[in-house]
Amino acid sequence: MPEPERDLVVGADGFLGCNLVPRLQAEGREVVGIGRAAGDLADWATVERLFRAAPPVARIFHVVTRQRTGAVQYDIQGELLAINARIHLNVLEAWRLFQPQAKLISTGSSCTYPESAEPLPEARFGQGPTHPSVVGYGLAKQVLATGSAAYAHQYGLHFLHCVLATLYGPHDNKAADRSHFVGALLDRAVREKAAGAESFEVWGDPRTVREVLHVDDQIDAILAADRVFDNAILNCAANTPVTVEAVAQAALAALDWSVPLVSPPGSFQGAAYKMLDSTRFLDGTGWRPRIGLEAGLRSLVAAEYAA
Ligand SMILES: C[C@H]1O[C@H](OP(=O)(O)OP(=O)(O)OC[C@H]2O[C@@H](n3cnc4c(=O)[nH]c(N)nc43)[C@H](O)[C@@H]2O)[C@@H](O)[C@@H](O)C1=O
Repeated sequence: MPEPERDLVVGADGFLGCNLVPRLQAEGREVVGIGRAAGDLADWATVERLFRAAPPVARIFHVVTRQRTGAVQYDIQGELLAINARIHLNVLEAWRLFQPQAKLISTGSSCTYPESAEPLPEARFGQGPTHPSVVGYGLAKQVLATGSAAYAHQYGLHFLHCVLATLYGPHDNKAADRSHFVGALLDRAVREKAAGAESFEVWGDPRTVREVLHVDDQIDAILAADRVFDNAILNCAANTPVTVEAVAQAALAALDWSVPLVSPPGSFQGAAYKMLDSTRFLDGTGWRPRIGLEAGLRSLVAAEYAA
């Protein structure tokens, strides 16, 4: 049977999905989208109904996640585990029952790895305790990643679990507790600049290290990984660490706003160092990011904050 030129995107109206759907369509793919209006994906009857109704697809992009950023994360780890694990298990079961020909491409997070002062290769996946701010969220992502491998092994399916950088770009949620930290920080800077602030607060330790990618680069990376890798849990970032201070400076530069950075004591602090070792992916695909941080933030400001 010829492979359908059609993909299913679960989470089509989320941050990643909003950017992924037009990208797939631009490549000539037909896209079937499941978004928030389709119902509660933590409910099996809903997921069963949606997958039963979908036509056969070549790939399922599962990009749904329930997440918070900032201090609230510490308080709701049970909730984040319960909701996310149910969603992921439902998608796995619906995949094998209704779309077994499809490759399940899901997205993961560096939060799934143990805390480490070194970049984390895939061999460290699930090998130790996660940071306290992401215990439940990270465990649910492990259910998805290791669960995909278990389903693929038992039922002869194909999957790829892509572990991503921290993303920024258009359509990110702007609420301070729901955006990724780059979008949250930029949004705060926009409002504080408009209010005439004379300094800008960077929460936590400014030397905190992350890897950040523009969502368009990250989508390119996922699609490049799909062309080369099968049945793998794969780090899909760029081996480019950046400090939170440097992100804040790039945000101020993108706003043409020159004020000193200050670090309020006691503000939210996540893991001190979070870096993936994406060497396997980079060597295997030759992929490299195209969008520099300041340029990416400038284009985001133009897209979402132009007067
Ligand atoms: C993709 C990934 O995204 C998230 O993980 P993360 O990116 O590592 O982000 P974080 O919440 O650990 O924040 C990074 C650092 O940034 C500092 N920081 C400065 N200024 C602001 C600020 O304005 N807002 C926030 N939220 N943080 C700030 C803050 O002190 C912290 O140390 C999770 O949702 C995680 O579960 C996940 O999957």
